[in-house]
Amino acid sequence: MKDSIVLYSALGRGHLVSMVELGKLILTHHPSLSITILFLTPPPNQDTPTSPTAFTCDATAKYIAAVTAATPSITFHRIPQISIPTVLHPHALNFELCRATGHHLRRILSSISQTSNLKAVVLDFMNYSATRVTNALQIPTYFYYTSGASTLAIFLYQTIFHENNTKSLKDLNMQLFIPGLPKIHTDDLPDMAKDRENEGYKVFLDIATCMRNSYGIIVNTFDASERRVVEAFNEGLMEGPTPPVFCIGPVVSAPCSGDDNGCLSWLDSQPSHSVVFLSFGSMGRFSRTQLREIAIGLEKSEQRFLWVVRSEFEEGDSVEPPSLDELLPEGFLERTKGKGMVVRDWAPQAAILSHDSVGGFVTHCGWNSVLEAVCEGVPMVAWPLYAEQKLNKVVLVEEMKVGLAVKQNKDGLVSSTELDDRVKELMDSDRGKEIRQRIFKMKIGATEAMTEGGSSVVAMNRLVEIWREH
Ligand SMILES: O=c1ccn([C@@H]2O[C@H](COP(=O)(O)OP(=O)(O)O[C@H]3O[C@H](CO)[C@@H](O)[C@H](O)[C@H]3O)[C@@H](O)[C@H]2O)c(=O)[nH]1
Repeated sequence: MKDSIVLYSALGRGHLVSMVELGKLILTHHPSLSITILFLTPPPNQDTPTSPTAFTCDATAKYIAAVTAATPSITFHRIPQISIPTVLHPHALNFELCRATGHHLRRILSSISQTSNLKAVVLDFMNYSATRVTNALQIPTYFYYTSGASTLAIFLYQTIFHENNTKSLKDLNMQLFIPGLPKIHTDDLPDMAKDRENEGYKVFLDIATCMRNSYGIIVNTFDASERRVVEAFNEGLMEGPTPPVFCIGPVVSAPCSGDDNGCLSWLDSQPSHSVVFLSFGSMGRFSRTQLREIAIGLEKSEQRFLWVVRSEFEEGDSVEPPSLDELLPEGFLERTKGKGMVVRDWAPQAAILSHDSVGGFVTHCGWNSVLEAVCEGVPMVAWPLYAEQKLNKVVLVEEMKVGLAVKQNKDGLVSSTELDDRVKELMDSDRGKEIRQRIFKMKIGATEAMTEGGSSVVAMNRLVEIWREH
């Protein structure tokens, strides 16, 4: 019988893509393993305007068909759809779905165990409750953490902060000290982690505990990008039970071809390294006030730009989203025609970052965006929005030193002057040049990590060796 590994993805395209990329990477180095990817199906009654269930299922089915055609050694297995009586926030929905389908998971894993040597299950951290099943079946369980090693350390330290304090961290207004990291201010923690009253706090703590008690954590990063914290993990300097950490990245999906709104041909007409690209992940949206500040700042900076605009839904909006003319200052599109390009909602980011004309990236600090920029040697302006992004900003700016931070006011607004200053500093100053040189070196480090003998390949081989011995 073949040795097999099960990867269990959370709900949502981004999570599924991450697991697929991990599966492909494992198979590249160890083609004799058999990989099964399990994924959750959204319940029928949870439609939202941005992700109707039918659309999500359809798009997922197409994606799976494409992966299966290209990589037949990856098998997909859908956890059957169930109904959830109330409409839940996407994260809560994932937790509930995973919990409520434990019996299906048990049946599927038992069946896989009958036809192969099931060596390990790798969980997306959102699927932490699956440990109840995997532990009961005594299957070695690992986690795949799709952000960096620094935020992983902070995540795990959640259990220590909880034990050492009786108050919420948000009320303590203090610096936190974690081996291998710059000082982290409590303000920079995600709300779920710093507020004991937050609904997600307990879940966050449970996830940290499950990860600590797992057989190992696979991290999408590479040693040279977060050297100090990776060493702290490897040298056992972290407080509390800490499983081995395997840094196997950077795992980024290849730029895909297809409709690009004309971005790439526009970039072809721009000088080398001259364009600032602004994009804020799969969910980043801005108010009209913020969009106007960005527009004014870009115009003042006199830099070339390519900007992915996504607006917040505001009271009084009709179902049709407002036009760019409604969202941006009067005459902006006309005045910046030669120098700038604005696209709505989505652009092929990976292809854009790899284009020679792009010289800077204003990012929300989502970890995939950070890694894509590192792999292409594009320096960043860090503008975090939510989740663990404020922490990524600290890591990017103070530890990796490959980005500049924008200052946000108390409401999170970034003024036009601030954006103008940071963009100019990045594109046209000695500090910007230093950052560019540093990220260029890091790009080389990323390539080395992923080639034979490189740190990430060594980590992957070590992991597979452990799996085979289980
Ligand atoms: O117009 C766009 C916008 C995004 N992307 C792609 O979408 C992905 C976005 O990923 P990421 O930068 O990680 O942002 P999020 O989608 O916001 O990611 C979530 O997951 C990340 C990894 O765990 C976390 O670091 C983030 O905080 C969390 O919001 C990247 O591959 C981008 O190339 C595009 O191709 N075009």
